[in-house]
Amino acid sequence: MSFMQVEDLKVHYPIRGGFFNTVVDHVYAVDGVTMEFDRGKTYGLVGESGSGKSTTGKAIIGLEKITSGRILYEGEDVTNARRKRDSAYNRDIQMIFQDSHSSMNPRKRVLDILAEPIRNFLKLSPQEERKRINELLAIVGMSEDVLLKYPHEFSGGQKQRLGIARAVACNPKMIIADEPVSALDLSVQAQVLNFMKDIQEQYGISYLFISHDLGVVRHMCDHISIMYKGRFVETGKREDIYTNPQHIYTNRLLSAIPDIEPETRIERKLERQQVEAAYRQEQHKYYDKDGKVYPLKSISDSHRVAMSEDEKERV
Ligand SMILES: Nc1ncnc2c1ncn2[C@@H]1O[C@H](COP(=O)(O)OP(=O)(O)OP(=O)(O)O)[C@@H](O)[C@H]1O
Repeated sequence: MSFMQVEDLKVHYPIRGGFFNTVVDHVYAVDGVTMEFDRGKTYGLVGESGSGKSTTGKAIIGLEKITSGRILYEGEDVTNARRKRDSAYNRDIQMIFQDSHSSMNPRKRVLDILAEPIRNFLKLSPQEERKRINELLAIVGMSEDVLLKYPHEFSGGQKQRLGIARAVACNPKMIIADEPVSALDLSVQAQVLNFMKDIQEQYGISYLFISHDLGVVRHMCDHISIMYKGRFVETGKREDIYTNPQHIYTNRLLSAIPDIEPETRIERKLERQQVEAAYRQEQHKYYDKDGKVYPLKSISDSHRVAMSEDEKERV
């Protein structure tokens, strides 16, 4: 039984223009996303830049206003509560970002950065608070020596560890990880990812793992949703997505994974070219989740699915 459901989530940004600065159109950043989450599992959200992944994550956690849709957490509608600072939802659902540096106040020491969520949600005594901070440092493999340092004194991988320590401070049920390792060197990426997996095993945390990198997602995720122009074009278990992709866009993403096997490189290049050619023919079309086809008005009009009835008639 899933502990959290996202139902038909939409985030549309108004585009203003003209002499009176009126709303002339919308960016359909997220346009009808539905998901559900089980305990201790990792859900991947994959798609190219601008497909709406980060907006989905931020809308779920309450950093973006939702145009329509619902979020249910442990049976309760938290769509509005998620914007209240001290709600249980805000304690239980945390987020880590690609750029952990800018998500930390550069003028605060590690001690205060880690204490902040504890002060907001757990209301411990000063001794208990300090004990919890030391526990958090131990969880992410750091010593107490770092407590009086500032964020700029750490490497990218260390900062991401601190970001994770802050996220797990109040025993969250889910962490939304938005490109958590994209800014790190490959060797550090592997360390942080494995370390995220260890924490998951220890504390039963679920992840919503946002990435454009299908290689990383394969390593991390149990379920994967492929996002394209604000919607999911395909959702499935990891094995199904990688071995039997149904949507041409998924195929295109998969064929773009860099090939490390020299023997299959040429074969893969030809395959990639075929998929690219097919994709070029397909990119004026939009497939909804039931496989129904709609024409896209133009490529630049990328978030709009043709809406008018007579256009739908013509398809
Ligand atoms: N505040 C905003 N106002 C208007 N449009 C926005 C705003 N934030 C995001 N968008 C647009 O919404 C779309 C989805 O953006 P989003 O950042 O969610 O994509 P993404 O898949 O996470 O891409 P990336 O991997 O590059 O971060 C993009 O077209 C983006 O330009």
